[in-house]
Amino acid sequence: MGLEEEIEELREEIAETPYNKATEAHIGRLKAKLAEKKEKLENQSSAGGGHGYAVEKHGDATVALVGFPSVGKSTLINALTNADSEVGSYEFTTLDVNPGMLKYRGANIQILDVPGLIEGAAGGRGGGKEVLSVVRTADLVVFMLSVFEIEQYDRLSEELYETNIRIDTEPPNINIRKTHKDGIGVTMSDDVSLDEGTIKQVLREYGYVNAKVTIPHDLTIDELVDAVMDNRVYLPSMVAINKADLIEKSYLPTVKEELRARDLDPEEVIFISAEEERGLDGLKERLWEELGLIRIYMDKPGRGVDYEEPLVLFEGDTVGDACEKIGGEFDERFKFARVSGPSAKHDDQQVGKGHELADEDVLRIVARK
Ligand SMILES: Nc1nc2c(ncn2[C@@H]2O[C@H](COP(=O)(O)OP(=O)(O)OP(=O)(O)O)[C@@H](O)[C@H]2O)c(=O)[nH]1
Repeated sequence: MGLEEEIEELREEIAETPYNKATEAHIGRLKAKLAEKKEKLENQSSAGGGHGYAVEKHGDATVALVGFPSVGKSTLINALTNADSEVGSYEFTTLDVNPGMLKYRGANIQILDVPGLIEGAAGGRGGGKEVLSVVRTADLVVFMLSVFEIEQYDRLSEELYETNIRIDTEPPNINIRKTHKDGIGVTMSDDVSLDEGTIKQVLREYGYVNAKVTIPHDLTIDELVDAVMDNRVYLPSMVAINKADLIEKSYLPTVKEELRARDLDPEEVIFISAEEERGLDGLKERLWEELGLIRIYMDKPGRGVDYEEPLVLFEGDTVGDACEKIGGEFDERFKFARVSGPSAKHDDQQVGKGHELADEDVLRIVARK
């Protein structure tokens, strides 16, 4: 029996087994097996002549645009990136990725049109790795839907899930430490609903014989398998609904209904018309927010504060991260920094590398001579 048939059989068995306490450990073992076989298949199919999308990270942040063919991805990328932005030179190993650089508030935001989703990429036919390698570089996933086909969201999120991408969720916080004896020991908080037997079963399936496992919060079997596999990518997402120019106002409630049915908040999604270039300011603003970008104006010795080309970082980044991004000598010769603006207690506050920066801070780095 080939791997694909084995995967199919496991899927069927999981679907046919009713879930209850008596079957939980068995299902856990099946799911662990399935995840393992899927990974094997992916490795197999990308080993022979796989033309991985070696997407290089350019710019300050990267957005993966996922959507069905013809929802308007290319139109949007062109609309976002033509007028006031430069398109950099890219070294993609394939022409299938359609990259664009959006310039917004001094930041360079790379937008990648993710190919291959929806062509069964995740179904183990060899494209999964490539999709994953594109999305892995991203800081945010934007689902692009057509206003008449909100149900496309289901397929898209399913495909991302199948390619080991987890959307809008935190990685399970479990700790596994291999030991030399005493089998598998599980320490878990009271709210964990999985049986200890299930947890052990999943771990054994992955070859653990002796280990200490700590589980500090409740989780599902799938989340447990994710944690053990340790190759999942966790990303935030947002939804853009295109072709809004095509609907009458009276159709809007239907769209909202469709969104709510998928647990999507109609107030949170962005309606746009890529073709007519409408709603794009709102979209850019939301990209900025969802990415959590901040602008740092560098005060350069002898040249004053540069408000034109800010250093763009992520929320939570520190002076140390700023040094690292600027690179080179600053990092090594760092003495202290002076910060003015939202994160500072007072103007020119003296801070170290651990100081957390905020949007529109002015930063001067004092380096050793
Ligand atoms: N009415 C309307 N048509 C649009 C809009 N955006 C895109 N289109 C049209 O939809 C068609 C598909 O647009 P593309 O940008 O090529 O779509 P795509 O998602 O890049 O498609 P693939 O390259 O097949 O993945 C084109 O005919 C566009 O002119 C929009 O906002 N409103």
